[in-house]
Amino acid sequence: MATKRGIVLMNLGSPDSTRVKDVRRYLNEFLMDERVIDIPYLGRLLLVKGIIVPFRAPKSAHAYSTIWTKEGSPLMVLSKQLQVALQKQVTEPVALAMRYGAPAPWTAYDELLEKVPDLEEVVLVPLYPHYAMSSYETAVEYAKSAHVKGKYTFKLTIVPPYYDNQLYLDALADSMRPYLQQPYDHFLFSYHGVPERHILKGDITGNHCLKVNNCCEVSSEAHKYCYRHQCLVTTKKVAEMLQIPTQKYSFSFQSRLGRDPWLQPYTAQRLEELPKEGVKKLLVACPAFVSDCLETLEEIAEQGKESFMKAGGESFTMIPCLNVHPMWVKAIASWVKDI
Ligand SMILES: C=CC1=C(C)c2cc3[nH]c(cc4nc(cc5[nH]c(cc1n2)c(C)c5CCC(=O)O)C(CCC(=O)O)=C4C)c(C)c3C=C
Ligand SMILES: [Fe+2]
Ligand SMILES: [Fe+2]
Repeated sequence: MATKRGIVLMNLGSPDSTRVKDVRRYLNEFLMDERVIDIPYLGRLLLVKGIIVPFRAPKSAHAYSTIWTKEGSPLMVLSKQLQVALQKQVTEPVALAMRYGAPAPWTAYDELLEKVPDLEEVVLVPLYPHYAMSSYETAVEYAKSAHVKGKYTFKLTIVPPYYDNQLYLDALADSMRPYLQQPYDHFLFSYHGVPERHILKGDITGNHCLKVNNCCEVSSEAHKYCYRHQCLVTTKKVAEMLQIPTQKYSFSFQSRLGRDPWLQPYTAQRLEELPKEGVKKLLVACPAFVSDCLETLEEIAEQGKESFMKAGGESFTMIPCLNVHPMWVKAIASWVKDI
C-alpha cells in the first residue's frame, strides 16, 4: 500500500497589507527571529523594536505599495499559484505555509489532515534553493517545532537545498534562455545577502569559510551549510548550461540591512560600477528567490534599474523568478515522488 502523503510548500511570508501597522507587525516577527538577527534577546529587542522597525516600517510599507496587487503581495500570490500548479501534477494534497504571518505550518498540516485523516507523511518543500540560517534553516526548524508541538503523528520529511539539483538548474536555465537572445554586455546573478557572521557561524569545520583562500571553490565539508558556496555553484552551473562566457557574468549580493559586513560584492554598488566598466546592456536574475517578491520587483527591477541607468547604463532587463514555470513545477513533483 502506498504511503498516504501530503505536501507543504513553505515560503517566507509578507505583511497582510501595505499599511504601516501591518508592515510593522511583520517586520517585528521577522527580525525578532534569532536566526535572522542573531544577537542575545534583550539586545535584539532594543535593536529591532527600538531602532530598525520604527525607521524601516514606513519605508518598507511604501516599497510594498509599489508592487502590491489586487490579490495581495506578489510573494503570496505567486506562492498560491505554485500550490495550484503543483496540485495539478500530483495526487497528494498540497498546502502552503509561511515562516512569518499566515498561513502557519500547523494550519497547513490541519488542512492536509482534513483531506487525508489517516495521513502518514508530509513532505515539506522549503521554497529556498540555498541553505541559509536566516531562510532555509529557520523555515525548517519552525515547521519541525509546529510538528512536535501539535503532536502530529505523521512523519515529516524535508526536501534538502536544491541549488545544484539538475531539475532546478534545468528549469532555471530554461527560464533564462529566451532573454539571452537579445544583445547584452553582462549577466548579473544577484542573490539575497546574509551577514558574513552567519557564514562563519555555519562553518562546521570551524576553520574554512572566509578563512581559506577561495574558500567556496576548494573542497570542504563546510559547503553543506555555506550559502555563498551554494550561490556560486548555482551561478557557475547555470552559466555553463547557457554557455555564457566567464568574463560576461558575475554574482553579487543584495538587500543588506545594518552596518555589519555582509557577503560581497554588494549588488547596489555593482549596479553603479558596471556602466563605468563598459557594461551598458545588463541582464539580471535573482536565483535565491523562486517567487518574485519585494526584493526582486522593487529593490532590483525598480531601484536597481534606476541606479544602473543613472550611472550610464542603456538597458536593464530583469529576468523573472521561476514562479510557475512548468519545468519548476515538474521538478518539485519529481522530488516529492522520489524522496
Ligand atoms: C532568499 C532567501 C533569503 C535570505 C537568506 C534572507 C535573509 C535576510 N533577510 C533579512 C531582512 C529582510 N528581508 C526582507 C524581505 C525578504 N527576504 C527574503 C528572502 C531571504 N531573506 C524574501 C523572499 C523577502 C521578500 C518578502 C516579500 O514579502 O516580498 C525584508 C522585508 C522587506 C524590507 O523591509 O526590506 C527584510 C527586513 C535579513 C536581515 C536577512 C539575513 C540576516
Ligand atoms: Fe530577506
Ligand atoms: Fe564557502
